[in-house]
Amino acid sequence: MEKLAKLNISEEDLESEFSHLGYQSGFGNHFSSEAKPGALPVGQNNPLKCPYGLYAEQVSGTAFTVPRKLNQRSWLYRIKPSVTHEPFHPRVPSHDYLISEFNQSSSSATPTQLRWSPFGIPDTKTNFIDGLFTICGAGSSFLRHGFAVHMYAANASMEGCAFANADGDFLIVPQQGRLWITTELGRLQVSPGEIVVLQQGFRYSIDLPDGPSRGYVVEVFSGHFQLPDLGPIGANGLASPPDFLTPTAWFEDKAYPGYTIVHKFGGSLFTAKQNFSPFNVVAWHGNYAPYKYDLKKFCPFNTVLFDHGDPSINTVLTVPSEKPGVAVVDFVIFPPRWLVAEHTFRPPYYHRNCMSEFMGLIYGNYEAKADGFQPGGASLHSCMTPHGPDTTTFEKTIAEEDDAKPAKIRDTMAFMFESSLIPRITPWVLKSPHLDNDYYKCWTGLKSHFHHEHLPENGELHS
Ligand SMILES: O=C(O)Cc1cc(O)ccc1O
Ligand SMILES: [Fe+2]
Repeated sequence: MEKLAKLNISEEDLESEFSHLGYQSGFGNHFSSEAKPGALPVGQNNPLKCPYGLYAEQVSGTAFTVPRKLNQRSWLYRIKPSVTHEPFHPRVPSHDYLISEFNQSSSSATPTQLRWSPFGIPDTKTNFIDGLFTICGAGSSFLRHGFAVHMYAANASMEGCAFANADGDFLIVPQQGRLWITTELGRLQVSPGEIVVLQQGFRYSIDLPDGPSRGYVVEVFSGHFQLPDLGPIGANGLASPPDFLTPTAWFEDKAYPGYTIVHKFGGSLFTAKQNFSPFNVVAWHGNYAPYKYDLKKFCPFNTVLFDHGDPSINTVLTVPSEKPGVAVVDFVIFPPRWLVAEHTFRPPYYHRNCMSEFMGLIYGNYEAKADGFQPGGASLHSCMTPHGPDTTTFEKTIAEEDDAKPAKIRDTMAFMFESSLIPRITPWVLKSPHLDNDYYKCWTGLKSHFHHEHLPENGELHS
């Protein structure tokens, strides 16, 4: 509120502004946006003098020379360039719960099935940056390969500071509380049920209008998110490009003594002071820009006759590796949908996967876990670690009729960050009181249903 008073903005005005923001629609488009007419130079990026006396600045999200179809960069026209700041210094206090290099000294590996109950939201004033903590990950931001899974639990807006991440892109999945995000390229409101991608390098400040807030973050060091290929599905389905929303230019021309840029670099935080708001971009154009997406807009495809399909059918976004079809990270959801398969055990099958699966739950219940997996909680099933439906889910499912009627999974949104890299886990989440030490017991009750006579079971009745 102190901050709002300083800005001369009432809470109602801000609520109304963030709820009625205009966006540009599309995925990977070449966008352009002007907060003042004619602020974009015509016919060139870098004129001797830019319109309105602005500075031109390019933000490159890919190497200059990557193939054109992968090239991502934007041109920003701003009141002062982002270099106008004092030197970077290691941040005091340092942040001890963030990791961007996963090795034997920072983290450990275990094949054990892991599950956490929802992490508590602190009582003391904690903003998005301070509320972030790493859960697991693989690789190294220095080597530009790998990923990290973080969560945040916070209750306060970032005041007088902006965050920038040199290590990778953040895909944020809010679970509780909206995010009001002011970025250099404009503003976004992101509510639970939506996701936002804030790419490497951009500066942004996050306000928490609802107070106590929690969510999940996957950070990718290796590249940027893409829409998955649709293969035999055809040209339409899953996440549709027009549903991705990118902000329009918004700026404030404001002296701001002591404004702090908090820069994450190699997993450590550095700060640099400047005397003006970094949100001074009057116009921009390019295809490197933050975006949000409402998961309810996802158009799921699914089994219409028999057997449970692999979860890859629900991939929203993917960061491919160099191996064809193998992702550094897939972002997969388990949205509401009809289950109609006949002669089929409809929940997820029991399995072991060469990919590693981190899961979270935004709201509702997850179809494979009748008990224990709560909104705001998390689970990790690493490479080849067996897992699947808990005992309650299994028993309930096989008690159903063979030709179970169509049933709808409603009011739920679970998701998975799935990686071909094997995550190492941070010491604080292994020691956390939220770690469910009894997780394995959800399966130990599975009993043998084996019988020695050959009865015509429904697996043989399929027609
Ligand atoms: O383990 C999980 O719950 C995720 C998952 C869901 C599914 O429907 C099939 C495979 C899978 O790994
Ligand atoms: Fe799984």
